[in-house]
Amino acid sequence: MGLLSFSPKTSSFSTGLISISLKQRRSKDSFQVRAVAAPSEAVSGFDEMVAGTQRKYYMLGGKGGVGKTSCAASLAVKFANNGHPTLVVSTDPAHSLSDSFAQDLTGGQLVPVEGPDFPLFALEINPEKAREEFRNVTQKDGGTGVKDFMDGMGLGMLVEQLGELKLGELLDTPPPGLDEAIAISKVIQFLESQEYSMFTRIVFDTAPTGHTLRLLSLPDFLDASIGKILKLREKIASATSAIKSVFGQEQNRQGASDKLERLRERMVKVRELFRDTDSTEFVIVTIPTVMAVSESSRLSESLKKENVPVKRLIVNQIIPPSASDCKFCAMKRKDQMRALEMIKSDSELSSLMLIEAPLVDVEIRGVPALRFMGDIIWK
Ligand SMILES: Nc1ncnc2c1ncn2[C@@H]1O[C@H](COP(=O)(O)OP(=O)(O)OP(=O)(O)O)[C@@H](O)[C@H]1O
Repeated sequence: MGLLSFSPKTSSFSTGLISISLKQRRSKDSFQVRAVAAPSEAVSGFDEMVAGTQRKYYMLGGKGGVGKTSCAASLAVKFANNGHPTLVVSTDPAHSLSDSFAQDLTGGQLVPVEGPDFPLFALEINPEKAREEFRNVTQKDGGTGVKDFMDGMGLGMLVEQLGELKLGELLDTPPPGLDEAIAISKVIQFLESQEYSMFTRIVFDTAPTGHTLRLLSLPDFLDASIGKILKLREKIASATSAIKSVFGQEQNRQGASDKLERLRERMVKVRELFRDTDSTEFVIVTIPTVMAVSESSRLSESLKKENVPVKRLIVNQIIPPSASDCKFCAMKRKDQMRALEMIKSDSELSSLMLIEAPLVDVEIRGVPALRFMGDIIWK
C-alpha cells in the first residue's frame, strides 16, 4: 500500500505510485492520499499531444456527467505545466469550469487560472450574451428586419423565400447546439485578436452529446441561412435602388452586411476547425455503462461521418478491483468490465485509443487535484 502526499506549500502531489482508491486526510497545512491499488496503465499518447508549438485544439465531449469538465480541465493544467500557454474554454451552457478549478472564472472574459507553472487562462462563454449579439446582427440585417422591410416595400414575392430561413424561429426557440455554435464562433472571433495569439493549446469543454451532434450540422445550416439572407439583401438592393436614396441608409446597411458576412465567415471557420486533422481532435469521454458506451458509439459514428478527427476515448470512473470484501463494489466492477468488453468489440469504438481513468474517492476540484488526475490520464 503506497502513500501519496500533497503539500499546499509546493502545490503538488509527490510523484511515485498513482492511486485508484483514495483516502484523504486533511490537516492544517497538508493532506495525504492513501493508495490502495495500482491502476491499469493508461496510455494516452500525451507526448504526441504536447509536441510542437503549432496551435492545437482539443474538444472534449460526451454524455452528461461522465467527467468531461474534469478531463478537459486536467488536460489544460497538464499542457500548461508542460510549457504551453493554454486556454480552456467552456461552451457548455451549464458551465462547470469554475467549480472544477474552484476559482471564479465567470464573466465571459479571459480569466487567469492560479496554480499551473505556465499561463493558463479560462473562458466561460456566456451563451445568452453571444446569442443576443447574434440576434442583433441577424435581425438588424436579415431576420425580421428584412421581413419588415420587404413587407413595407411590397416585395411580397421574396417573403416566401425568407420563410425558408426560419431564422427568427431559430432564435426564439434555439435548438440544442445553437448556443454551442455561436459560442465557438465567438471563440474564433476572439482568436483572431492579438490578445489570444499567445495560446498554443486550446481545450474546449463542450456540452453533452446531443448538443454536439446538432452543433456539427449547424455551421452548415447557419452558413446557408446567412448566405440566403445576404442574397436576399442583394436582390432587395438592386430591385429598390431608388429606395436607398429615400432612406439614406446605405452606409448603415452596408456596415450591417459586412458584419453578417463576417459572421458567415466565422461559421465557415467553425466548420473547418472541426475537420482539420492537423490541428484539431475531438476526444470522447465516457463511463463504463452500457448506456454511456452506446451513446459514445453513436457519437463516434456521427463525428466520423462529419469528418471530425477522433482518436481517443477516455473511459472514466472505472472502479478498481475490490481490495475489501465489498459485494456492491465487486458487482459494480463486474458490470463495468462488461461495458469495457463492449467497447473492445464495438465497431466504432474499438479502433480508438482507449484511456482508462479510475474512479477516485475524492472530488476532483482545484488545480492540485486536477494536476493529480491529469497525471493519471494524460501520459
Ligand atoms: N474519475 C473520477 N473520479 C471521481 N470523481 C470524478 C471522476 N471524474 C469526474 N468526477 C466527478 O464527477 C462529477 C462530474 O464531473 P464533471 O463535471 O467533470 O462531468 P461533466 O461530464 O463535465 O458533467 P456535465 O455534463 O454536467 O457538465 C464531478 O463532481 C467530478 O469531480
